[in-house]
Amino acid sequence: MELTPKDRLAVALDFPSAKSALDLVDQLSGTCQWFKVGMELYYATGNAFVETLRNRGFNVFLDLKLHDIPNTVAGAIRSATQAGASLLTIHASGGPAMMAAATEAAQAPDSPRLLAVTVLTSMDAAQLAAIGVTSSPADQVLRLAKLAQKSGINGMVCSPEEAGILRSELGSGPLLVIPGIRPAGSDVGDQKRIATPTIAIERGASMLVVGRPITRAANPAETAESILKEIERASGTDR
Ligand SMILES: O=c1ccn([C@@H]2O[C@H](COP(=O)(O)O)[C@@H](O)[C@H]2O)c(=O)[nH]1
Repeated sequence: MELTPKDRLAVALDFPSAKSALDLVDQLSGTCQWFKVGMELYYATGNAFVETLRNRGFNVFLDLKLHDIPNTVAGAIRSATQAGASLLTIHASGGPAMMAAATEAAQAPDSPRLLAVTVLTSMDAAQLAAIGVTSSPADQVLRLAKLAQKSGINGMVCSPEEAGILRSELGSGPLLVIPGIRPAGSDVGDQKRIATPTIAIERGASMLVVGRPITRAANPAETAESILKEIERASGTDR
């Protein structure tokens, strides 16, 4: 399916309240189509905020990064389905049995598509080593992404650094959703494995997730427009 540039950008609404998030949504209305609701906003507002976005005509990416035993994750997916999100994240490091249970729980026609988070973009080799993972971030991402694909999950979250290898190893099927996006000159913050929108798209990203570079910009709509233009230009050269 051909994705439009607007379908390839999800703005991360990392805000503590519905009011602060909606202030930003209002500024981006007409420019952006996808919003990501993460833990900070979801724990404050629950399914009601997802429904508010849906009622305004936006697509919602619910980034809850579920990570628990198979039975609990399956139940959480069934509860989250009622919110009406289009995408929902689980952690691939929950293992194959958990991912298989998640796939099974997301079979209803109104279920969100599941994305497996591989290695958080805030982690580098040193952070991985500290938790006992001696593989490079790229090797660990590839291992988890292959496990996710075998478990029936056809979307993965990885950094722009691994987008190319996942695209060539997993083929054109999986949705590759990429945070760690930093337009040239923007503040890196706590992210470790980053790249510009152009590089991420050229490496095979399906969708980019951008938070602070837009939400903390002096003019969020202008910054989002400029990222969308970058996506459009780079899409001519992506795989
Ligand atoms: O590996 C991951 C998985 C998820 N995220 C989320 O993406 C956004 C990125 O926000 P920025 O402000 O652009 O850094 C944020 O909501 C994270 O929870 C990620 O960064 N890395």
